[in-house]
Amino acid sequence: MIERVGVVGVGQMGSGIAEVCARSGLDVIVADENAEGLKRGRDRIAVSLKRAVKAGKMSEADAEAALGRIRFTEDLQEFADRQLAVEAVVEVEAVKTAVLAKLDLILPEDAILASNTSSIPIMRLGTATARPHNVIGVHFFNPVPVLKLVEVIPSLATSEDTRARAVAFVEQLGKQAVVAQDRAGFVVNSLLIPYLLAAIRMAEGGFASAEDIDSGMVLGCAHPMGPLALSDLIGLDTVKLAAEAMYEEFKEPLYTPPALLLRMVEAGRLGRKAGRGFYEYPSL
Ligand SMILES: NC(=O)c1ccc[n+]([C@@H]2O[C@H](COP(=O)([O-])OP(=O)(O)OC[C@H]3O[C@@H](n4cnc5c(N)ncnc54)[C@H](O)[C@@H]3O)[C@@H](O)[C@H]2O)c1
Repeated sequence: MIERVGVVGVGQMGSGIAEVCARSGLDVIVADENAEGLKRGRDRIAVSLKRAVKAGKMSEADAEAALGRIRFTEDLQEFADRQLAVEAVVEVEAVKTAVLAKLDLILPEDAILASNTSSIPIMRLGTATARPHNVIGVHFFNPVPVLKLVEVIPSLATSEDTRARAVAFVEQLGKQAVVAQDRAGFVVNSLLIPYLLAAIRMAEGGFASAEDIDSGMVLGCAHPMGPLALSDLIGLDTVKLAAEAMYEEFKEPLYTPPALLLRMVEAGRLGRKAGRGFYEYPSL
């Protein structure tokens, strides 16, 4: 049973992962690059917990207790007693391997090093450490407090024990695990990313407006949101990086990021988190 968890990177995903861990009663330490990142993450968690209280999903006292179970730090040395750490830093292989290599030196020998990567092969992340048998993909979905699925991705080197402990951890959080092979994109993004890119190409070519493309999938296929709104929610930089990682793996044209996506990322129109993507989010 996991009781002490560390989360590195408290952006959209890391804050959600920290929140669900704390809501499940775990002791959580969260690290980010700097004080500013930590403050943003703490605010994001506080807002999300407030939303849960408002929606009647938890009491105010439980929300306060959950926030009280999370400690924020810039010093990874504080992870020395963690049984499991999840990295949720930017989708850049060199950044992730650097973080995992550091965690490897700090966490107890049998601790699990998990990655929330959307698309980078776990084997490559595992070889950045001296414990590839304890490295595994634990891929949450956005928004983490809402979506039930977690993909668990063992690499060729991951031990059966690590895989079983990772699945048990996911279940401890009240989520459902799907085990996927270690291929860029795993199950969900292998299907989702080409779909999002196709919608972006459609908007780029003037085939239909963003609103009409999204309405098509919401009203015609009962999706909770359309592909462009979903790209904004995920973050266009993350969509681009995931597509590039999948293109690198398979060399299939359907994974190439369209020029419009590249230009929007260059312009900083990253979606919801930046206040602007395919749509505008003035209140953020
Ligand atoms: N956004 C999604 O919908 C989604 C879904 C599933 C998985 N993911 C994956 O989760 C990871 C994080 O994505 P996100 O959307 O939360 O990104 P984000 O940009 O919101 O957050 C990244 C965080 O990592 C921090 N960071 C960067 N370098 C760091 C370092 N060296 N040490 C500590 N912290 C560092 C940043 O300050 C930031 O707070 C990526 O691997 C992404 O592919 C994203």
